[in-house]
Amino acid sequence: MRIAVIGAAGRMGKYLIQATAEAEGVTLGAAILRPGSSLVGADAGEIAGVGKLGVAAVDSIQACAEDFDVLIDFTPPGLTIQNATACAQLGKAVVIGTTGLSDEEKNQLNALAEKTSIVFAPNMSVGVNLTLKLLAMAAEILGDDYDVEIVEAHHRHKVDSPSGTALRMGEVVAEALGRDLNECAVYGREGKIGPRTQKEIGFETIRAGDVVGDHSVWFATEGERIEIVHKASSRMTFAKGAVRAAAWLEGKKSGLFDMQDVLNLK
Ligand SMILES: NC(=O)C1=CN([C@@H]2O[C@H](COP(=O)(O)OP(=O)(O)OC[C@H]3O[C@@H](n4cnc5c(N)ncnc54)[C@H](OP(=O)(O)O)[C@@H]3O)[C@@H](O)[C@H]2O)C=CC1
Ligand SMILES: O=C(O)C1=N[C@H](C(=O)O)C[C@H](O)C1
Repeated sequence: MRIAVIGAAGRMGKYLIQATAEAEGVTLGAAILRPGSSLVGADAGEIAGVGKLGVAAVDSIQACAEDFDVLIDFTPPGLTIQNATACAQLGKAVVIGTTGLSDEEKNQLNALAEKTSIVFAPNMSVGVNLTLKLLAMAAEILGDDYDVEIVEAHHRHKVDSPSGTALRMGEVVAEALGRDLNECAVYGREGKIGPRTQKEIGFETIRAGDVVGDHSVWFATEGERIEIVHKASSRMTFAKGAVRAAAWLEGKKSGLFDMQDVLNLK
């Protein structure tokens, strides 16, 4: 599979270029930058800080349409939808790591997945995807007597809250407990909030410094507390997962998948 990375100079973009260059069975076909970027024409490997790779960065999907089979996209939500629409028209597969999509944008991806194959996941790391399984198991065993609280911490540049991973963790726990997250989620408590209700699932957000991504899920009752914790220490773990997802899409004509499909965890 020939991979194109869009948002190539971004925090994730650079790791995605490196991970693609280092992976077996895939090649870097293209690197795409914001139109007008001063880096257009520069070597993708040099943008990523890994030395020349022989791929000159371009400023649009159309400019490299002949050079790739699957696009990896970690960009803002509105742009992600535009990119996925272009890929569906061109018959290209897409791996999407972008978080913070609205329900309407998620519906748009669902519709696009009838025309092309898409992996869409808020966290591409193996560790987080295993953690999702552990959370479902914990919630099923512990049941309603344990209060569930989800705490996430990320770097100061992150623009969405709670993180996509925290929300997915909430969805997994809510489903295992027979709840609808839309009805039981409580975000960022403040003021005279009164006692906790039994079935709420709380979310707390920390934004500080250069934290790559920490998630902690509490199951707490009278007398004990379990914490299931995942800490990412390098963005390379997300990049490797995204490249694995891109390779996994080979031969898949259409459909919306997530990392649980890629890792065979369903
Ligand atoms: N699923 C997962 O495993 C993970 C998901 N994420 C998610 O990925 C997303 C990106 O995160 P991160 O890399 O930290 O963010 P960055 O802001 O570093 O990267 C976003 C990239 O998108 C580019 N971009 C923005 N607007 C445009 C535009 N109009 N045209 C072309 N390119 C554009 C930016 O270009 P420029 O550099 O010119 O501004 C930048 O390169 C977030 O939603 C984050 O939550 C992050 C890590 C892991
Ligand atoms: O923005 C980030 O950095 C990250 N975003 C993802 C999320 O919102 O869950 C995944 C990871 O934790 C890093």
